[in-house]
Amino acid sequence: MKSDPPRVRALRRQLTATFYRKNKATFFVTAGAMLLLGGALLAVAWILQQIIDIASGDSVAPLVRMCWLCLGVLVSVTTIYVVQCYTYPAFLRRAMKQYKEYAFTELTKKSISTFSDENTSRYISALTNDAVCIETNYLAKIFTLLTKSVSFVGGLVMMLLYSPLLTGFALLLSLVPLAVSVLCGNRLARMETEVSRQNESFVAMTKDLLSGFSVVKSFKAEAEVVARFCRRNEELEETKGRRRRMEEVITMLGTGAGIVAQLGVFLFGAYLAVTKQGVTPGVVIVFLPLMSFVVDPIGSVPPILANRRAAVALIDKLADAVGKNVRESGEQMDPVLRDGITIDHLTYGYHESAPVLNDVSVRFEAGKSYAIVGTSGSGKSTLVNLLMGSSNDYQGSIRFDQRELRSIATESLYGLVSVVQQNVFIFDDTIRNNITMFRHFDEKLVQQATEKAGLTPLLAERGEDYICGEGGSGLSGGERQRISIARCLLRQTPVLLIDEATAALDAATAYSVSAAILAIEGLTRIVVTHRLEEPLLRKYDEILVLKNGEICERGSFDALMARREQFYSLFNVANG
Ligand SMILES: Nc1ncnc2c1ncn2[C@@H]1O[C@H](COP(=O)(O)OP(=O)(O)OP(=O)(O)O)[C@@H](O)[C@H]1O
Repeated sequence: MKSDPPRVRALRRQLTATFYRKNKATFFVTAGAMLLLGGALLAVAWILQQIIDIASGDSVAPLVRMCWLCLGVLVSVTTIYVVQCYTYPAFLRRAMKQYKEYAFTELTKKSISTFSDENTSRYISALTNDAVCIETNYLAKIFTLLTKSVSFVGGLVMMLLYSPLLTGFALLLSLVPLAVSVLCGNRLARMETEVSRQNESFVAMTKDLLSGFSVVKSFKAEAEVVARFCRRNEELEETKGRRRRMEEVITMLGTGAGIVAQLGVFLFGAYLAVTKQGVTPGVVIVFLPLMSFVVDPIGSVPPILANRRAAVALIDKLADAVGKNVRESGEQMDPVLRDGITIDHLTYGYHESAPVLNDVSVRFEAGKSYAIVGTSGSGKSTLVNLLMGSSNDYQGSIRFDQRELRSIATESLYGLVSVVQQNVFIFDDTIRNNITMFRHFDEKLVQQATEKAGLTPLLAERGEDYICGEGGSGLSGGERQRISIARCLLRQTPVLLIDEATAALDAATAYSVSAAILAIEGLTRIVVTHRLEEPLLRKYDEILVLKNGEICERGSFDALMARREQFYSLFNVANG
């Protein structure tokens, strides 16, 4: 049996529960309306039988009674339809809105590290295509099943009352195709999951190809890219085609069974009427609609149930994806660093056989500034990422004050540490919203942060309501980086990690932004930098030099220069 983490199991239940939260009234009214409609159809069948048998007699009086009954049924059906016109769309709208909102909210509970290891296309597909499938095949079909159940049960009861012999004959005819349809249903569920998987990978590929549009054009790789697109598109459509074919087969079996049963029953009914075995012409004729009430569900309910199972599989798939890789518990920590960060014998590698950091031990005291320098690939970013909780799979320990990083709840960690990275993400929104991340901050704090990040000239020129464009396309690389620095400064976390944040800035701006950050009182700064400028390097309390994942040197600028080893040569190469 599949064993899932309790969180995933709870999520499955929660996701299904979101359909009905504050939505029960609309659900029950719609369900009630559907049940009444089913009942109305049975009433129409009974009226039909009565009219035919009245027609075989010689009195007009019962026909008048039938006219009133017909009118009553008509008024009732119209009223039910009017109610249903409002409640049915209202139920689906709220159910799907809540389902997607809940899934997205749960998704945001993931840590940066676990989310970055996942493929975002899975979520795009789950919240778009899969959601449509769930709406159509799971939610809407609840009501279809209700209507069909009422007409099936009601139709069967009426048939038994009319003629048990004829009814038994009809049921016998319908049994074999029913079994075949149910068996095919499992196959259909597996196919639906496969379609969703293929769709996910199709979305991932399309997103990737479109993101790299300019690279494709400049390298004249259009033909190759189109070929890749076509290949994946064909695979997806083939899988969908196989699924459609299976659906058709199931429907065909159901319909075939319906036709055989209807004709057989009609002929047998006529025989019973002719041989005067308690069946009237009205009963024979009304057996036709009643048969369709009974036989139609036999043919159509198995595919509906199979589609529902397939849609449930999609809900499970989303719950799996959202519920996995979330640090479930962890200690809460005040957003204060009292002593510092202590790293002891830290060894870490992306693959077991090749450690990227090797037995690193270092202490970052609270309120001090540290520069990390080293050749490309020496492990600087990896160290910064681990401090941001990118992985728990390290050996040794990383402690914030006395708390081991693995035991700290992620949201608590993000209250303590913020990071400015090389790759900045800018939302297609105003500069202000990109700095504040859509939250409210005191005006003075915003001003201080923008000033320190060197954003004042940009704000004076464009205004804080300037729309940055998709991915920040309306800004230069340096402007984007300054926004991300202001964003971090505004959060006022006690620890600031900076990974090559000034790489895209011109020398003068880089200097003033770095100097402003280094002048902030009480902030613990760990700055990865390739800018080896003496005036800046002198401002750090300590410089750490990484080489092949090990700290090979550490000390003040003067001390390291005096050693004339790794740092000395890095500095001289950088300063030509
Ligand atoms: N996600 C990853 N998966 C596998 N290997 C990785 C990953 N990220 C980094 N590495 C590898 O780990 C090593 C250290 O990379 P890291 O980015 O920490 O170095 P760095 O010192 O920051 O380099 P740079 O100065 O070029 O940014 C490199 O060999 C790199 O290829």
